[in-house]
Amino acid sequence: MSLTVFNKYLRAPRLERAIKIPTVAFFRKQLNTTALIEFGKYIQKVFPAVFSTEFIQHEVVGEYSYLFTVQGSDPQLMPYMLLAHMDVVPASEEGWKFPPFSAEEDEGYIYGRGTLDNKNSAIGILQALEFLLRRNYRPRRSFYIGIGHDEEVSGLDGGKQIAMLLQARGVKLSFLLDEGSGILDGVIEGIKSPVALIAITEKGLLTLNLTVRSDPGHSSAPPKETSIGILAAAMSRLEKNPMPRLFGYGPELMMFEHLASEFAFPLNIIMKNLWLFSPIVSRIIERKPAGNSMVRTTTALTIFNAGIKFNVIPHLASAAVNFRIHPAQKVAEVLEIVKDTIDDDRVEITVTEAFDPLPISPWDDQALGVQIFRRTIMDVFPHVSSICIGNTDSRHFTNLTDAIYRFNPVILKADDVSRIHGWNERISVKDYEKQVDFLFQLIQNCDIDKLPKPHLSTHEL
Ligand SMILES: CCCCCCCC/C=C\CCCCCCCC(=O)NCC(=O)O
Ligand SMILES: [Zn+2]
Ligand SMILES: [Zn+2]
Repeated sequence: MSLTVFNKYLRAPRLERAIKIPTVAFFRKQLNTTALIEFGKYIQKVFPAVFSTEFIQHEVVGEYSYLFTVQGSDPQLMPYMLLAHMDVVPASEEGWKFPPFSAEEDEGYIYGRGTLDNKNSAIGILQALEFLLRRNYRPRRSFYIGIGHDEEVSGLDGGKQIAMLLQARGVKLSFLLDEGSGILDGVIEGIKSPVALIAITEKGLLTLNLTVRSDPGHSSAPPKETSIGILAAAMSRLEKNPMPRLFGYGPELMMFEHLASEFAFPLNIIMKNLWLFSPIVSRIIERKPAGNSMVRTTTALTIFNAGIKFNVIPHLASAAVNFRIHPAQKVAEVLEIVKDTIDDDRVEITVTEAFDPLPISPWDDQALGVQIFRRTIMDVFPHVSSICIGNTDSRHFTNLTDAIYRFNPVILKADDVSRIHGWNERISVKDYEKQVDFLFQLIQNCDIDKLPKPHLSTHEL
């Protein structure tokens, strides 16, 4: 039964009010804690059944994150986990059609920071559960819900603490579902119909701090090179020399091969024979930012600091570069390439944060998570395994399960990917309701004794 058919009370207003709470995270210890506390109070108020049902335990972890343990009636069934986060990246009003914390509704879309990343999941999960509880649903299979408060600043105090707590309790999960991918509509050149990408891995990360020191002095008698000039040149070299193309060496190979039949002739033939054509295909895909992120380790210059006054030559210039590492590469290799590219000893390089690409989750008919998705998502959309191009809290849970999936059933059109962390982030009311519906179905599907064998069609790639 579809939730949206009969239920009015579980619509988008609960998300809209959550968007208005500015739970912004700047750096690890720079969070809007007042907003985080307000968010906690808000969910308690609007999801009373979740917080008062006797078979659900709720705990606050790391001061602001939430862990819910939903005790199923059958302890023999291995539990699963749904993960989301309440924090958002900063947003200034400039560039937005509506203020980023206004949750303004326009032409069927709710605008605001967090509508896609990731209050749609945090509120959506609780909304689906609240509704099930109000219908006196008691799950058979136990599950956990984690709502982190610092995912945007690495999740060490929220998501990771939840994972460590569960690990200390000896919990093992049959699968975990987090944010990180969606239904792409018109994003992949050559495919006209929407395609659901379920990310079975996520890219690694390397953030470097680059520093150049030089003698300070009067701007009227400048040296030939300043700290700013030296650093800017190094940054520019990194931007002008992208990391090598690795298309075809990671799980994106399987993704495109499986998608082959969705392309029109002659692209379908080309995609079926990537062993031969991947060099040319990767050159086409890399032309757009989202495609480029599938082809290689990406290089993003994100912070630049130098100078305090127009007539003083600064002593120090510093900058940050953020790499997202393709599954076929490792941190050490990226670091070597960076050093070779900069090739200037005056640029001091320090590692701020680094981890390798995440393990690849099972993608076969035996895996419970895969069976559940196939049943829950869509006979309507083709779905394939993919790579999460960003990072998620789920990476802290690798000791609890090898089956980590990243997916929201939200349609992303060509200009939507850049709204995430950018201007005019938005979700359609219809998509939000679809997401709640998806979670409502998923929780119930996890309780089915024997899931029917998936029927073979191009929709089950
Ligand atoms: C050939 C085209 C393939 C395009 C694939 C693009 C898929 C885009 C789908 C979803 C958007 C990416 C969401 C990533 C979620 C990241 C969550 C986040 O912000 N975490 C923090 C961080 O990464 O810094
Ligand atoms: Zn996120
Ligand atoms: Zn984010």
